[in-house]
Amino acid sequence: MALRTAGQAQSSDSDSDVDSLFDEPCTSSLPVAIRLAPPIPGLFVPPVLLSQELEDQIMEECMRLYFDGRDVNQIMLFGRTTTDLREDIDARMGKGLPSFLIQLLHQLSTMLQPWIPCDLHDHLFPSRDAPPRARQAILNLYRPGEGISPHVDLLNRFDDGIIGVSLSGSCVMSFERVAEATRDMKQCNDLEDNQKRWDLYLPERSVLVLSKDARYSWTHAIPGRTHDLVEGEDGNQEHHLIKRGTRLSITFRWLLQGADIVGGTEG
Ligand SMILES: O=C(O)CCC(=O)C(=O)O
Ligand SMILES: [Fe+2]
Repeated sequence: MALRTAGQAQSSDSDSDVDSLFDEPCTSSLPVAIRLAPPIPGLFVPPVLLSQELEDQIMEECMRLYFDGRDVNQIMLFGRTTTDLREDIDARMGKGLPSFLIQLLHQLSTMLQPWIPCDLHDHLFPSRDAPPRARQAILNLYRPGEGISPHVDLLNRFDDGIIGVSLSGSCVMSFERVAEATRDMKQCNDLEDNQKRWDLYLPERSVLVLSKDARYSWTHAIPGRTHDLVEGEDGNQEHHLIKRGTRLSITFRWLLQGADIVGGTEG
């Protein structure tokens, strides 16, 4: 996969997942990631997590079906929503996707409901009378040190409204305003809104949604490294150095009309 990059090797002499900043000397080059969603319009990161039980089940199935013993780090799966009234509720999530992803979509629908606007929720989880759509699920497996270069998901292939799920491990996702959007924002005097880069910590079992500006006017990336520096919880000033484990991300996107032909390079 073109975008995946290996980070600089960084040795660790600690076994714990969360280490005090003061035990680890090499942190000066790391940005301090925030824990709450930054004020990027259309970015939603609800302060709730997927269930441990579902995570365990998905990890077990994904490793067994796709990754164990294979030199593979990416799998693309496709489903199609259907309006056929004889079909059960699962078909509205994306018929053709494996059942553990359908289950995940059901849990996402419930979990996201209170945290995203209604029209976005209706777009991500269409009602029975909505026209059928093709949905892609992309599974990316990152080992410690690996990341993904800054990019905007392909404009001519994917629609607005992207869901990203982090399983088994955490990471930091960096958002940078794309150049044209930065020019447009020159008028804006609000210092916080004018910020061009945000580093956001994505814990295991967290979910994010990219829409509008967050999908089109900001790049997202995962810097390839073995540790992330993260602000303390509850406004605590002490930063934590968090060691990355193996992370599986699952990204759901709608294919644009006519783009539901498999092939080519992903973006
Ligand atoms: O792994 C992630 O969370 C991000 C994946 C991504 O940005 C992509 O596949 O386009
Ligand atoms: Fe992406």
